[in-house]
Amino acid sequence: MKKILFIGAGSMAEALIQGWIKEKVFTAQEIYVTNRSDKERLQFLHDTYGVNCNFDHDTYQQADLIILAMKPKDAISAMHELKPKITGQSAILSILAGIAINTITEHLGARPVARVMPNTSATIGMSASGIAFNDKVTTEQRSIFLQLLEAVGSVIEVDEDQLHAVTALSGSGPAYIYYLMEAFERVGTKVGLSKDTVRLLMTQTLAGTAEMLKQSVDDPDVLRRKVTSPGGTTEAGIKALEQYQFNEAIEACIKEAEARSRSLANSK
Ligand SMILES: NC(=O)C1=CN([C@@H]2O[C@H](COP(=O)(O)OP(=O)(O)OC[C@H]3O[C@@H](n4cnc5c(N)ncnc54)[C@H](OP(=O)(O)O)[C@@H]3O)[C@@H](O)[C@H]2O)C=CC1
Ligand SMILES: O=C(O)[C@@H]1CCC=N1
Repeated sequence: MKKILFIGAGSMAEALIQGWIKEKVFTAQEIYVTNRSDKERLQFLHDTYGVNCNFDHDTYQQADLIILAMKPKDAISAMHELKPKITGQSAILSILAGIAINTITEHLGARPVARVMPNTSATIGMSASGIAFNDKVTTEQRSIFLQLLEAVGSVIEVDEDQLHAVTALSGSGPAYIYYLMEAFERVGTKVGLSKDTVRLLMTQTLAGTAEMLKQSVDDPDVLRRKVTSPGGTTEAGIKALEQYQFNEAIEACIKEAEARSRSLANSK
């Protein structure tokens, strides 16, 4: 039996726990979860998924895989607390935004580390994750790490530095889409539809559009032109987006998020 230890019990830990249990990657009995102080949260995770939230120090030493899942600002103190508890050669999977692999090995010693940027859609097996490894990761461990992320969606290996861009795009990406949906719902009701109707229409539109992009050989601009009849409704809508500087807004959004990822290592 494996021992998978989560340090941090927040939204992203829950998304992975849910995804891995659902996909039968690990059983609940193989998963151990701890946090800083929120006992109710641990009780909730135990009651909901059956994972272990009460365990002794041996678990730290026996863990096959330790997952760093606290906020970046808490990472240094969490690793400081963790270091004396782990003596074995446990591998590390870090989902911390912005924190370099070198920072992790500085604090936890030289050991295999996979730095991953998943997203919350791991909950339903639909994460888009980026991953980078240090040179302590063996070929066998590398394929195990990839399998873990494939079990909860798709995964692509990138240079470690590119993880900042991955974070800005697909790590934060679900929030941008939820924000867009909030706007569709708000405006949809202003033009006469119920919120439920807007939700139904636009979730299917998002899913259909994503599937078209996956299946088609055409670039998005070609597909967009097929929707845009001259003098029609789409043209009118896109003109308004351009007028309100849609492209500039998206560029600022991704660049700001990428820059924030780079500065998170120093965040308080
Ligand atoms: N949310 C997302 O969409 C994504 C998040 N990430 C990354 O995942 C990480 C976690 O994010 P998220 O789940 O949203 O964060 P949350 O704030 O939801 O959870 C953070 C968890 O860390 C725990 N924690 C804090 N300090 C310590 C400590 N010293 N020892 C043990 N546990 C500690 C907290 O415990 P307590 O509540 O008791 O303080 C809490 O359980 C972040 O680094 C983030 O960058 C990556 C991809 C997507
Ligand atoms: O907002 C954050 O910092 C984290 C990283 C990607 C998604 N959530």
